[in-house]
Amino acid sequence: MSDDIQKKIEEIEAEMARTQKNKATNYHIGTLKAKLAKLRSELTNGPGGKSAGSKDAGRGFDVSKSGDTRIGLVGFPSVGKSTLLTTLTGTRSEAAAYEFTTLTCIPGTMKYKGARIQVLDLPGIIEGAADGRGRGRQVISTARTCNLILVVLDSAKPVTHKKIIENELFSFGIRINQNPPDIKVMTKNAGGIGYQEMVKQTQGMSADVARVVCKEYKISCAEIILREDVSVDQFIDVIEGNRAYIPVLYVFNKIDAITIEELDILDQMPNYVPISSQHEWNLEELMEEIWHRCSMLRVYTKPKGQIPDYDEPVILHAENPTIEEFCNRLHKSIIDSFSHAWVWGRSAKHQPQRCGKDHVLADEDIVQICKKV
Ligand SMILES: Nc1nc2c(ncn2[C@@H]2O[C@H](COP(=O)(O)OP(=O)(O)OP(=O)(O)O)[C@@H](O)[C@H]2O)c(=O)[nH]1
Ligand SMILES: [K+]
Ligand SMILES: [Mg+2]
Repeated sequence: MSDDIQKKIEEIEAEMARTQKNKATNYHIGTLKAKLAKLRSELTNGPGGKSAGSKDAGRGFDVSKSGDTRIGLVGFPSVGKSTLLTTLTGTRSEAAAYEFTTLTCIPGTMKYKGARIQVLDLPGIIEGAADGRGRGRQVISTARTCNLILVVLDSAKPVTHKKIIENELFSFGIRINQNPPDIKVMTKNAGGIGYQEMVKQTQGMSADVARVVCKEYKISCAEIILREDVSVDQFIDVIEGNRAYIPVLYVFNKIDAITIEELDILDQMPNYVPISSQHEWNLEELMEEIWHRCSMLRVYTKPKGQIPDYDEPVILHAENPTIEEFCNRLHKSIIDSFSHAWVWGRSAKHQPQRCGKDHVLADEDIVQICKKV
């Protein structure tokens, strides 16, 4: 079954390669891309998006979330993921020179800047993981639940390994280091396909392409609004609707095993950190980069008449760092008796500023909550 799909995918890819890209063929390419996306999701999820084949297809390891954020270690076998877990968190995960030492998901917790970061060690994956090889599906399904993925690579191995891992994540609907595209698609009961561009489209999108993609997905009535310049692939991602947009950091491990010249070449890469887990080289930079990409804020509480508690910050996520969220983190009932807050720090216009519950906080702000009397 999956061989059939794989063959169809290859046929379409070959046809796309043959088709010259210009205004006249955009429409045709749109159809091909939609067909391709549908086949890919069939390959990973089974027909109709349901899990097919093995029992755990599409399901991750059963490890409950804990701490302020979750990061996952993904990579080929024996690149040093378990060694890294042990170094970062102190939780021992078996490490050895043979491949597939780790067979399940091992969670650990790393404390940094007052935040508790859950780190997941995962089994190694190989090419073809997303369509069912080894424990690949379980690994990548678990990676989908992470706020940050560390793609761990062996510095002494070919850089092509990076691309292979990226492809596996991509096939499973993970979009790395991308924001969700600003596209609205509202399906309706009648009226055909409405299409609006708020921004000029320069990457192949047009009303015709939107219609042909919708047709492929059997959407006959919808209102489509493009609020930024997007690619046809990004549009298809929104139509498919199950994409996970996750930041990735490339961790090149075992730099003790390469030369300075080789290290210089790796150094050109964006989003990359060179380390040696074994020798504990450059771990401080790695933690700083992790912190930076997890987009977390530290907010200190200040009880009235006392100095702030700098040891136990409240950790907020950058998507919603409001005073209300801060209160909820302390205790669910606080917001009911909330009157106002005094805020010191970068978000305050003057020190302190009197703020309501919707005020947006900044990293290292200090907050004093005042209750209704
Ligand atoms: N030279 C060197 N060897 C390392 C480093 N980190 C790990 N290793 C070695 O690489 C081998 C594999 O390490 P593991 O931590 O088991 O690798 P893994 O990625 O967890 O492997 P699987 O669980 O099999 O996927 C072991 O022999 C480690 O001692 C490093 O920084 N430098
Ligand atoms: K190993
Ligand atoms: Mg391991």
